Amino acid sequence: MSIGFDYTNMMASVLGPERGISEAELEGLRPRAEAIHRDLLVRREEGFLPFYELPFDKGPVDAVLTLAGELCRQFENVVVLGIGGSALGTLALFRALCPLHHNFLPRKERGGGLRLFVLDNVDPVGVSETLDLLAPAETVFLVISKSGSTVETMSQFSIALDWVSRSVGTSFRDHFVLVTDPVSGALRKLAADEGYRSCSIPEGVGGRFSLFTPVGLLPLALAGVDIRALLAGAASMAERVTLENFRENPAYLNAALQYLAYGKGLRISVMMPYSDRLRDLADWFRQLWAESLGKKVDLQGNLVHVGPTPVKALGTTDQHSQVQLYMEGPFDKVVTFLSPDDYGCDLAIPSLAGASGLAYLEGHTLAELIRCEQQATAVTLTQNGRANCTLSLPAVTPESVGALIYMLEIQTLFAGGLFGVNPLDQPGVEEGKDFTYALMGRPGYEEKKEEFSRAFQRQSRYLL
Ligand SMILES: O=P(O)(O)OC[C@H]1O[C@H](O)[C@H](O)[C@@H](O)[C@@H]1O
Repeated sequence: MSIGFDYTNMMASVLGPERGISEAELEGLRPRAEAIHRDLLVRREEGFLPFYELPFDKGPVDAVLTLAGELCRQFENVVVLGIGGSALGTLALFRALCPLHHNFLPRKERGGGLRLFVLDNVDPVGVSETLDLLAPAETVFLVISKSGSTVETMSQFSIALDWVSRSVGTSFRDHFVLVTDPVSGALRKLAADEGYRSCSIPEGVGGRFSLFTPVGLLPLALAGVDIRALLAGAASMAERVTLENFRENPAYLNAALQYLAYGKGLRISVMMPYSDRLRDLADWFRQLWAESLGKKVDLQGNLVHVGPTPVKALGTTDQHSQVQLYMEGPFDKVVTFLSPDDYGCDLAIPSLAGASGLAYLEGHTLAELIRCEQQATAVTLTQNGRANCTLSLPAVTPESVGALIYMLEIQTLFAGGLFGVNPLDQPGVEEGKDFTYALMGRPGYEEKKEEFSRAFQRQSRYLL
């Protein structure tokens, strides 16, 4: 599966030396790039980076498809209860690979797939409105949590359990599948003790790298997505993203460019799909880039406070919103366009009778228009000295998005090496959870609650 990568508009030959990247700067990274590559190889061989192997592991896929077949025979709706890495990949690929009106189509036209809903927040309005749409007897919930203890997911689970039990009685367990760590955590214990159906997230695969495990594969298979094709796409990328020469490896090269751009003050990394189907991929990538690279300390324990800030934009929509800032605001961004060569369908623009000055549109199509707008934005950004690059997919298919996701995962891992941080942890997120536990009365957090009260009293409040 070929993904195109055009990074000309990031180079010094186009942007000038201040914000553009020179050949010499790229070449200067070669020794570090080779060291990071060797380190990744060793860690992969030692089994510490199991997500590399996911596209090739047929066993879990067969198990997911068998379970999906069973559930499809029993239910009409599937609801994912999960957050962060347990939800964003599913949301992104559901949007990319199923039509917008999927949930409104008759079953046959969904390829036999279920209606899919993802609850990734604890806003009572969102949760109750979603449940109001569904009949408990026809609904299966996938409770997805690597840790098995995430407060949002566990709260949703309790509510869904109660909602289902009140309607179907003692058979309520059949309406839940727990997707969690193979050995540890509250969900795994519950699956063992109470006999819930369950799937395992392989050890060593963190949430934001888990799309190719049952975390993403099960809900997507239930919605009718061809998950074998998705994994085949990822596998087709594997050879290129493991090449030692970082100039020939698109994942390493993009990480290197982003890293060098960051060093020149371009600290905001905008992902801008020119495609409605790819729009939520930028949400998935935002978590991957932010949690993996945003760190207080480096691998040696030095205080560094490092990490590019990922931003989501959508073409053409954000040309009429954020692009003004990108063109004229601070020189602190790299824009990465995602662009399909083939949109899969097209609409001709007919003549608009009576409208003067619009005749030029007649005979063109929307695919032409969106493509022209992406190219026009790229060229204008470049003329304004703004770094940008384009990742292009032949079309939005399971194979192409599988390949893109795998590439971006390896890119993130390699970028962790360049920034000198651990891309697989998220200590800052854990820290922030403690006050929530304290406020919700979790035993052992009493001191944290007092600390919270003191800090809260210091905040000033304005009544408007
Ligand atoms: O899958 P879970 O263990 O429930 O975690 C869900 C999410 O929450 C955590 O706070 C982490 O920051 C994320 O990396 C993770 O994806």
